[in-house]
Amino acid sequence: MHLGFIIYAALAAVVFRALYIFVSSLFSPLRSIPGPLLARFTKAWYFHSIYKAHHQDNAIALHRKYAKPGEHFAPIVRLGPNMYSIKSPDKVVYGISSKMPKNAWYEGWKHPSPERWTLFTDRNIKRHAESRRVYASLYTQTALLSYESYADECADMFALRLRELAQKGELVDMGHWFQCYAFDVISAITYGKRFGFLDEGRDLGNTIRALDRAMAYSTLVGVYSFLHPYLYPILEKFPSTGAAGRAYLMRFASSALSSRRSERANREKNGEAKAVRKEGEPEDFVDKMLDMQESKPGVTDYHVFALTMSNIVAGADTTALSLASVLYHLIRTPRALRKLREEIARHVEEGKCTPNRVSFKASQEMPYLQACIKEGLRLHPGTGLPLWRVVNDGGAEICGQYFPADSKVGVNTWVAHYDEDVWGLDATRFRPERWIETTPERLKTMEAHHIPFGTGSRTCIGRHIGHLEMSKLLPQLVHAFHFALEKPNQKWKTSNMWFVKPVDFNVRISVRITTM
Ligand code: HEM
Repeated sequence: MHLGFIIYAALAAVVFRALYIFVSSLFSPLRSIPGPLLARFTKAWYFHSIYKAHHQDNAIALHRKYAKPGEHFAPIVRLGPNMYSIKSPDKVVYGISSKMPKNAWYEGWKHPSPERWTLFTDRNIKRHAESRRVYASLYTQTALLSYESYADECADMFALRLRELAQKGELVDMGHWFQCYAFDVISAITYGKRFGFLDEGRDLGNTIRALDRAMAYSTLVGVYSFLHPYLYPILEKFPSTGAAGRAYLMRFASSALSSRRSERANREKNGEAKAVRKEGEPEDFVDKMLDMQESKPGVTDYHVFALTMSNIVAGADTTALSLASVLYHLIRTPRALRKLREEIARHVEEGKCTPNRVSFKASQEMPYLQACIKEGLRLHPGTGLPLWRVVNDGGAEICGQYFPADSKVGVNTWVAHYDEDVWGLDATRFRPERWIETTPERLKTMEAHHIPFGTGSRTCIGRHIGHLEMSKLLPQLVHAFHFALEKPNQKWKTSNMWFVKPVDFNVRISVRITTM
C-alpha cells in the first residue's frame, strides 16, 4: 500500500514534469528558435550528440541547416530545452564587463564540494574576478620570459626523440608525442621538472589516460550536473573511472606541493634562499605562488593548489592538440609548408634564429608562422562544446533575439570558426594568407570571431604560454623534419570530449636538415 503510493506519486511527478515541459515549449517566447524536435523537450539529444564525440560537426550542421535564404549560418539554434547555440561571441554574453556566469555544466569539472572551486569552473563571478587578479601576474607576456628555457629544454628532448623515431622508420603517432611534449613543458613550468613523458616516450603513471577518463566523465555528467554529487563519491572509488582520474591528479598536485613546502622550510632553517632554484635558473609557478603567498594577504593554500591543477588540466592537452592541428594542416597543404620553411630559412640566414633554437621574440617576427598558427587554431580549435553562460535577471538581447533570465546560451568555437558569413566560401580551407592579405576592417571582423582561447572575462589565462610553446616548437620541427601522413587521402579522426583530440595522426618522419 505504502509502496504503491510512492510509485503513483513518482509517476504523477514524471507526468506533471513532462506536461510542464510540453506546455512551456508551446508558450515559450523562444519557441520559434529552430532545432531538432527532441531538443525542445529533453536534453537527451544534446547528451547523445556529445556522447558520440563529434558534437562540433552536429553543431555546424544545425547552424547550416536552419540558415535563412541569404545567410550561410542561422544565428541561433536550439540544442535542448532552454539551451541555445549562438553563432558568434556576442558582447552582451562574453564582453569583458558581462556578468553572465558559466552554467551548471562546469560543475562536473570540479570536486562536488562548493569550497573546491577552480578558476575554470568557478560560477561565482566575484570570487572568480578576485582569484583571476591573484593569478594574472604569473601569466603575462613578461612572465613568459622566465618560462622560455623550460620550453627549450623540452623542445630539444622532443627533437632528439623524433630523430630516433626517424631512424627507425616506423609510424609515429604525433598526437601522442605532442601530448608528451605539452605535458612535460607544463609540468616543468609549474613544478620545475618534467613529468618525464618525453624521456620515456610513454604516459607515465597513466596520467594522460586518467585525465582522458576524467574529461569524459566531466563532459557527460555536466549535462545532468545534479547527478555529480551522488556519482562522484561512488565512482572515485573505482580506479578505471574518470572520477578516479581526477582524484589521481589531485593527489599528484598535493604531494608535489607539500614536498616543495618542506624543501623551502628546510632551506629557510639552514639560512638559505627559500626558492629551490640556483642563481640564474628560471622560477617555476610553484615558487612564484609560494613567494606571493608570503608577501600578499589573501593568497591561500587553496589558491596555490587550484592553480597548479588548472595548469595541467587546462594547459597540456589544449596545447598538444593545437600543435597537432597546425602541423596536420601544414602537411596537407604543401604550398603553405613550403612558404613557412622559406620564412624560417630566411630568418636563419639573417641570423635572427638558429635551426634548433627560435626565441619567442624571433617567432613573433615571423608573420607567416603566426598566420599558420592562427589558421590551424581556426580550423581545429581546442574546445568543441558551447562555452555556456546563463542569462541574468531581466533577460538580454543576444544576436537580435530577446532571451529571458535563466536561458542558457553559448557559442561553440567551431561554429564561430566555420561560419561562411564571416570567413567566406573558403571557410573550410587552410589558407594562412587570409590573415595577411586582407583589409584592416576585414581583419577586425575575423579577429572578433577567432576565439580558440575563448573570449571576455573567462578568456584563457594561459594563452601566452600556449603561444610560446607553439611558436617555438613548430619552426624547429618543420625545418628539421619531413612528415608524411599514413593516410594522405583521408581526413584524420578526432574525438570531442570538450577537447577535440586527434586519434590517428600517424606519420612517417625523415630528417630534412641535420642540425645537431
Ligand atoms: C593552445 C592552447 C590552449 C587553448 C586552445 C586553450 C583554450 C581555452 C579556452 C577556449 C578557454 C575558455 C573556456 C570557457 O570559456 O569555458 C580557456 C580557459 C582557460 N585556460 Fe586555456 N587554452 C590553452 C592553453 C592553456 C594553458 C597553457 C593554460 C595554463 C598554463 C591554460 C589555462 C586555462 C585556464 C585556467 C582557463 C580558465 C580561465 C578562467 O575561467 O578565468 N590554457 N582555455
